[in-house]
Amino acid sequence: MGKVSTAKLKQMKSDGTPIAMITAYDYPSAKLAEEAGADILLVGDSLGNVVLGYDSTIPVTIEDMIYHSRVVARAAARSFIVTDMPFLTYHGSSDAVLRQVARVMQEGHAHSVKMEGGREIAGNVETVVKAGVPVMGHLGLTPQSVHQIGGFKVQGRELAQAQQLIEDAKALEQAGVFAIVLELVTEQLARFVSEQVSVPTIGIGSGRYCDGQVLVYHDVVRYASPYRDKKFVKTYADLESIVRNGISEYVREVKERKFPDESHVFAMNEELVPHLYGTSEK
Ligand SMILES: Nc1nc(=O)c2c([nH]1)NC[C@@H]1CN(c3ccc(C(=O)N[C@@H](CCC(=O)O)C(=O)O)cc3)CN21
Ligand SMILES: CC(C)C(=O)C(=O)O
Ligand SMILES: [Mg+2]
Repeated sequence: MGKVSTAKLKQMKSDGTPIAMITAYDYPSAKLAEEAGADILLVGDSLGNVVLGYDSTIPVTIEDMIYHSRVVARAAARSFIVTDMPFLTYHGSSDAVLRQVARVMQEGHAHSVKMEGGREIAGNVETVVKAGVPVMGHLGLTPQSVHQIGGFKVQGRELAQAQQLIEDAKALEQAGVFAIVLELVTEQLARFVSEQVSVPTIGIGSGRYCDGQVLVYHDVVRYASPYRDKKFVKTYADLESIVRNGISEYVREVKERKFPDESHVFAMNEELVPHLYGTSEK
């Protein structure tokens, strides 16, 4: 399989080939996701929730994103890496935004960046795209605005809100995004937007008719995930019970002196052992 590019993703939309995206935050998760055939690895700021233990994505810093992005990039040979721009790093002047994007690309080794929002950030999106950096948009539930939205709620149930989202999607398309994440949007609206824009839509909790899907790694494999039982998540493996059982067994065997056994140990020549005791007695 060849390397994934923005051109290939656009081709996948026109061919009707679904795009599979999953988050990755470290080397083993990125390696396994790529080997499993994921097209896009998202270094999401959801890492704040799932690997850093915060209760939102707001405390996540650009340093956090660079650190995790760089680790994921080391594992990726084929997949396309999208790294989230964290809270309030893409709303200032063009110069300020370009400086932050440059860090994520140069120090974080990302292939592209993702930004939450519509019309209000379209100017900055255009600046970044014109500078040669692919930008992925993100509409619907935008977790960095959780305190303005008032919770992790489904978006686009009422007509007015739906129409706003359609305009935002068009504004992002105009600004040059290569794809748009639709998070927690009603299925009918996500379908309409997917038909109305030329760039691929990647849904999370947004139904069956998006051009691709994204889920959080820890939700997919049930590994200490805070949103594991939400309606939009499907769990494909239960790593938590595997890890818990494995570690309990290890702890028990240590306490019972069953581990290590003779198969795990290294020996010196038995003839030398008395000398060992001899020297310690002197
Ligand atoms: N592990 C993880 N998975 C995610 O999908 C995820 C994160 N973290 N962190 C950032 C955001 C937060 N996300 C969320 C969080 C909660 C709901 C949620 O509780 N939704 C309600 C909607 C109820 C309604 O409005 O009708 C639900 O009950 O599903 C949805 C998306 C998605 N993102
Ligand atoms: C849930 C996806 C779209 C995301 O933005 C993240 O993982 O941070
Ligand atoms: Mg995010």
